[in-house]
Amino acid sequence: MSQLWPFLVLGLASGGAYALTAVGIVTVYRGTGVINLAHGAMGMVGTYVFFQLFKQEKLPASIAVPAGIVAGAALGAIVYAVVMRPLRNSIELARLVATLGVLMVLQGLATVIYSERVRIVKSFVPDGALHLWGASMSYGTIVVLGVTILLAIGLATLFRRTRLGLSAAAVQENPDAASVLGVSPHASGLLMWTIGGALASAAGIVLVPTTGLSPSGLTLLIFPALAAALFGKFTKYPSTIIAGLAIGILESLFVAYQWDSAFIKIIPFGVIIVALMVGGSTLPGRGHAEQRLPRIGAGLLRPPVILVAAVLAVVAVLFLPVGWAVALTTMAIVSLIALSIVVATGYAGQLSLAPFAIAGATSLFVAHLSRLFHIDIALALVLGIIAATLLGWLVGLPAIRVRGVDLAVATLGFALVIETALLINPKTNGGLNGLPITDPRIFGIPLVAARSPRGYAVFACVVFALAALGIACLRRSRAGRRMAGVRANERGAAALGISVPGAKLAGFAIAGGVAGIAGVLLAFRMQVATFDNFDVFKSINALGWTTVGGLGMIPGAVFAGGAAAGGPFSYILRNVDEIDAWLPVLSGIFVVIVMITHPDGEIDRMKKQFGDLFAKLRGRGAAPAVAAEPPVEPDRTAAEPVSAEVNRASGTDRILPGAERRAGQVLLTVRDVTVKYGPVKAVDAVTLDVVGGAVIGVIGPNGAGKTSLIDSITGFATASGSVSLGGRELIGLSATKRSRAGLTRTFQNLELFVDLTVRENLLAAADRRDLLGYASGLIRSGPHELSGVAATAVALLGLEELLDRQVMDLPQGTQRIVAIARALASEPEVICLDEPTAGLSGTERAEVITAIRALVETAKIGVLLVEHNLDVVAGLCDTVVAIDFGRVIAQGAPEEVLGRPEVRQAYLGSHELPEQQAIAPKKETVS
Ligand SMILES: Nc1ncnc2c1ncn2[C@@H]1O[C@H](COP(=O)(O)OP(=O)(O)OP(=O)(O)O)[C@@H](O)[C@H]1O
Repeated sequence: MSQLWPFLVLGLASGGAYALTAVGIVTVYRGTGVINLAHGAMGMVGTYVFFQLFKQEKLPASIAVPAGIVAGAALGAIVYAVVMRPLRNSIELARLVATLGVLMVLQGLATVIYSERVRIVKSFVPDGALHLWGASMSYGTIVVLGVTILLAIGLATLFRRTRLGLSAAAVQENPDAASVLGVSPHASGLLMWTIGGALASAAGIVLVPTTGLSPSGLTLLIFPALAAALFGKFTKYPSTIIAGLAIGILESLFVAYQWDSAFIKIIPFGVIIVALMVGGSTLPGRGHAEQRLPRIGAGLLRPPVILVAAVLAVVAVLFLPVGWAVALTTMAIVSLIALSIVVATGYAGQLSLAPFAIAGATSLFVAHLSRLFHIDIALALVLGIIAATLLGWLVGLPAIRVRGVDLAVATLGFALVIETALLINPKTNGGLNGLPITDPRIFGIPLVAARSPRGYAVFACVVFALAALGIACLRRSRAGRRMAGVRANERGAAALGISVPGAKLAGFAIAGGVAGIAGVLLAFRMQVATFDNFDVFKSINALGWTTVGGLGMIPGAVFAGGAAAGGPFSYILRNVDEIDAWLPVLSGIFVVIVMITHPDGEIDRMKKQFGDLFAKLRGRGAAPAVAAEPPVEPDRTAAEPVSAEVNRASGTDRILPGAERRAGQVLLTVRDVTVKYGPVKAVDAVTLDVVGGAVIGVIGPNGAGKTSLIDSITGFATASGSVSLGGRELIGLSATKRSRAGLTRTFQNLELFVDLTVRENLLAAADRRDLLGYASGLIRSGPHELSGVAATAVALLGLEELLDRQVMDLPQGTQRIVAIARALASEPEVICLDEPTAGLSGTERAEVITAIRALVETAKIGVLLVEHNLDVVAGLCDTVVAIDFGRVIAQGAPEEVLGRPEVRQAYLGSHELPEQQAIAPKKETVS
């Protein structure tokens, strides 16, 4: 132990730095909900100010240190005012990418002014150390630790005790709270970013004596700091500081034991990923706000656009100077990486910061295969794709229980591990010599980029085109719908029988495979493969540029490839004076502007502009932007009477098979079901039966436990007791499995796939759930026709005219009807409807009642209906169960139950129950 002690003390020094940086990251996140990738860069600016005054101007530390901190604070305020304030209500990812833009600008400017040279900065703290049991702790370390702990205490107090801090945290969780609290969200936002900037500078100033000062050095601090912040769930200072210190100490111990440096990265991130997964859940809870992502494309192929792109590529590769062929090769390869981001994040909604790491690992893998077995490029592609798909799947495993930025940081951990353990490890990467690629050939034909750049460019472009076609096909297939459904709403997807973890992992695996193709192309590009070009910042940059292009669209990936260093854009600008120095700054400014003005990306903006232009040329005036279109209440009253629609739908009993089997049978039995949320018993030993061809209504005041009952029956809440469908016990099964067994539901807050069309929502509900679909989707899209049941639901509910409208563009009432149609399209035996008519107009309500009645009578499905509106209950239900405080207080025919005094008492606190009107809930509790 005595030998370890000095290393522990040494670890406290770097751990203190991580902790201090993490405290700044947590403050900005807690106050404004943004993970600031530019935190280290902001600190770097304040540190250069300190450096300039302290070292160059020889001013005393008492002036230089506060000046550096004030500069950082001022920068934080400027970044908030110029960049973050306009983005306050924007997509979370747009705000993250905007901080990347800020990082590019700051780092670029610092490089222009100071160059990449690392400066040695003497500590302003007097030399000397405190001697503790044989180890010495420098005064510098003591200052770092002291400052970190004091700041954390101060900030925790700010958030817990002051009005501004409390309101900042509240507004971050719920922006609408601002108006209620009467606080300006901008004042708290400005304060948090100012504090963040000051903290970043303070961290930089105390750190540079050990790390040295350079434009990019401090930026790298963000990785261990993010791990620490993640451990503290981006809110808790004590656990963040402990994690930061622990990471520093662990690193130091690894040095003490001379363990492989790769494990330095593996252990902290590994522990944090495991902790996150244990604490996470496979489905988000009720009331979870789905993160918004940029617009998702439909994967449609436009032959004229493809033709023009192909002609341009052929001309550039074959007839322009050879530099174009090299630039296009780079573009094709980076576009493949960006395409993998389109799949994982754009389509499946999972933030991944590991695509370059996966490409690098694949590159290394096939380079070794080439060295050992002289394999052909075609075989390398096959084996590389298989390996990368598996690696992508592995990287995606945390996504099963971790979401959003937490997931992004977890994948970043994987990327760092891959980088350290494989890519920059001389034991695996061939050392300084790299790995020789012996005699690269494709189908026997030599293909060496150095000797035949045009040939390699054609090959790379063709490979990209094939991959892009495959991914477009995937988007239009049932697998694509599944992924897009999960991206839009995990709970909604699970209720339709979609495996949420399955769709996420498939997204990661396919994305991994696509990144792997890029890795193979990179390995075979040179006659010697090297692996020092796959660092995490490359992945962060690729995510940024793909978002700028259009995260959910394949042309967005092409855009990212075009903008890559060494791609066509930088090739065009190659002769502009000092462009290399200024390009990162200009790019950063561009990234910020795009995120502020059009977070859905440049491709989406161009599409709209061209759409307007073509419309004008055709003399029809500008086409209205879809997002700007106000929701229009469709004229559904003009539809034929529902009974006529039922007839036209050629008999629901024929289309939804099994009506005879179901008629009059108990389909679902619920026995002694109990749900507890901590000490609260939301459902207390409820017992009921759902019979085929009948509707059972569940009524009760707000907070009585109705939704919790549906949650427990359908697998969205953990319950004890028994729920069995057709004799099969469902307790213990996931919501997805219960849905596949024939039990589905609607939700009070709908949980629709709002950025998909009505048709896609219905198709997603009716699609086959085969695993093979993820592979076959790459070559065969469709089906695009609605199933018989879905068509029946559409006809019954009068949605024919709205099939190709995006759900988010429809009014709330119509969305509620779409939710019912979608649930029916999944062909359930039993359906639980949670307040299906809330917010509907009188006509719509009547229509929904008739449609449900028609379905129950003809298809003989069982319906469990939760409703506040007594007209609906009376009009639909054969039996009614009244519950209060989770317990059944009455059960029987509607008129009998509604007449019971205890039911009236539960609702109104009196025995008066107004006839023929909705029962106003008695309690204040909000579900
Ligand atoms: N996730 C949760 N954690 C803790 N308590 C919860 C949770 N969800 C619901 N509750 C509590 O359980 C009780 C039943 O809530 P539930 O939403 O099921 O009632 P409800 O009858 O559906 O109400 P409403 O008519 O308003 O929808 C309430 O006291 C509610 O506050």
